[in-house]
Amino acid sequence: MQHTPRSPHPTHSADPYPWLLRAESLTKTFGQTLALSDASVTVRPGEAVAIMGASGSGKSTLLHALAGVLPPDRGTVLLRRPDGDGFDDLAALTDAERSGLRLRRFGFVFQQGLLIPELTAGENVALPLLLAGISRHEANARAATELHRLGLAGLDPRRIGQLSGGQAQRVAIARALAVRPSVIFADEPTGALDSGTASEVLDALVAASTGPERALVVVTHDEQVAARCGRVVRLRDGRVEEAQ
Ligand SMILES: Nc1ncnc2c1ncn2[C@@H]1O[C@H](COP(=O)(O)OP(=O)(O)OP(=O)(O)O)[C@@H](O)[C@H]1O
Repeated sequence: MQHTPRSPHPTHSADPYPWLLRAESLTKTFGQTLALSDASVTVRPGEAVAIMGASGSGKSTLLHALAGVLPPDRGTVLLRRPDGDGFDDLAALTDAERSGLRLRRFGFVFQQGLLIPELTAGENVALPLLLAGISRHEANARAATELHRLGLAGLDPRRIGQLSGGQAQRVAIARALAVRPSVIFADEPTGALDSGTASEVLDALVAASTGPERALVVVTHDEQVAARCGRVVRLRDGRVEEAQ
């Protein structure tokens, strides 16, 4: 899965700053709807980036394109390799390679945690690790570590229905982090929580998702969420209106 990028890439060598994820000139249409229009975003290691904009402005489409879930009609998405040696062009990968890359390099947190209610908190966090081929013993140990990091020490054996909304969303964050991803993508991650709980969960998400080799990209309508992020990308009718 080590691909030689289409070379020479025009902006890769020109940018003096390190970056982790870069989308260039993304365009996506659904029938007559132009969901993304020439949208470019750069995500650097250690930063939290909020994507904001009115309903229908293209936020989810941008998130899905950045995450390699939705292929754009035009434009490229580049992800720097973990060793810092070059990058992967998501469009140049096969579907299987892209799925593998998503499993290893990306974590996802949604408004509703999409946890499996029949499983315990620990089993939910361990699941993506098992899917990635990690042994059950190691997966359980890493799940316990992540739950501890998210302030849920000892709650591994609880089923999801035995947790509060905020605790369940922390389990979803722990699950996203368990694979030690490079980028966490979050779509309205605190939208279903009351404001006090939302604030605590958001602090935990930002703290755990940003680091020297990691970044957070969060779609939100909530200015308070955006205020906790280092940078805001505002979309209007599929265009990046303002990138601070
Ligand atoms: N699968 C699809 N089929 C058809 N149109 C779509 C599809 N997905 C998105 N769109 C359209 O593309 C535009 C952008 O949608 P998108 O979901 O990215 O916006 P959004 O900013 O995330 O909106 P919201 O805040 O309401 O979730 C909208 O006009 C939407 O109706």
